[in-house]
Amino acid sequence: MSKVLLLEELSTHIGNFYIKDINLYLNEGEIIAILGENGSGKTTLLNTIAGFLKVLKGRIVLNGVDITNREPEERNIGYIFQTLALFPHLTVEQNIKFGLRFKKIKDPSKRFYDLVKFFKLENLLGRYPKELSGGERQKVAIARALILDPPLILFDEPTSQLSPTEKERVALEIKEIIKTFGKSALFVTHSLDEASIVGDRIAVMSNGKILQIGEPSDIFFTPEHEEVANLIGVNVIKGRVVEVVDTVSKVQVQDKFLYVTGNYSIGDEILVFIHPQDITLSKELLKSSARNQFEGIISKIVNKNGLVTISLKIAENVFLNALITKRSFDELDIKLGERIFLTFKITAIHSVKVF
Ligand SMILES: Nc1ncnc2c1ncn2[C@@H]1O[C@H](COP(=O)(O)OP(=O)(O)OP(=O)(O)O)[C@@H](O)[C@H]1O
Repeated sequence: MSKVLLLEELSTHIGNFYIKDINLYLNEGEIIAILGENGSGKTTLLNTIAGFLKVLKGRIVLNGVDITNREPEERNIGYIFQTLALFPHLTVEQNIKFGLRFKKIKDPSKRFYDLVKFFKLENLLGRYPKELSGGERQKVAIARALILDPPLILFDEPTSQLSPTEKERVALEIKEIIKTFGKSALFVTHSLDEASIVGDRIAVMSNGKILQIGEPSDIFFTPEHEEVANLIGVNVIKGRVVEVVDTVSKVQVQDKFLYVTGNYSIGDEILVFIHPQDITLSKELLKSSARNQFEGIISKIVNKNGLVTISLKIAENVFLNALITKRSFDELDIKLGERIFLTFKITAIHSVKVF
């Protein structure tokens, strides 16, 4: 598969914030969602690829050509800004055609009318941005990028100003547009839901670094870093291997022990990841083959969408979240401050060694 974009050891800075040694490839036709908390460097990374920031080290290669030191207008990269950045004094038609002043493309009129038809903008061509709805403005911004036929489009949180129900619909629409027009894209978001909907792969960013890249299910089921687990709502606890029998390791977490599978040695420090929905709660100790059972004190209860997240303190400063349905919660009849047993299977745990 040919690679549209290649980032090699890419490093840059804005003020005293640094992007460090980013390595990433984007296949033709692929969308990578860049997921990270506020301030993790997502926009800075897009700005560097677009050419608005100088590169300190490393290379940016677009379709086999090194564009690291090219001016932004010489890169042929589409950029949909968070604010959309339409020109307020230009009509929809003038906005869409704006880039044609700087770049020659084949048959611009046909391209313009094909895009107008695709985005159903026929009746809006004479309007100004302030006379459009948010969704219409977004279509104009995407059409303005697409008219120049860039192989790569960068989206910076394009749904951030929409309502939660609109977000999902628009994210799906953007995915469809990218695939229909045969483009490749980087799509910045801080929502895991959105990243999983749009991204063929997800790159998780934290503090100027890409921590992990993988298909959405890889990120979700096999996180490799504490920050990734925190971002996707997976429990993570740190412990030390104190005993190994075949592939089962006994891990000490303060005065508690749990069992994980994996190739570990005594003394290894490991991170243990447990999905909240894999934890079973019970008032009695279960006679279960699952080897991980703890007693916990209920420290927080949060209701959301018919599901209840229950935070349980299992040791000093060690908390695990369990996720159960509201119905199960009512049946359990539990309250803040009470003690409860939590159980999870060895097979439900993912773990990695800390280096
Ligand atoms: N012009 C600037 N001068 C100095 N520091 C800046 C500038 N722009 C951004 N930063 C800093 O760089 C860091 C990364 O910002 P960036 O906008 O890339 O994050 P982000 O992941 O896109 O965040 P968000 O999700 O909030 O948009 C932040 O700490 C920010 O304060």
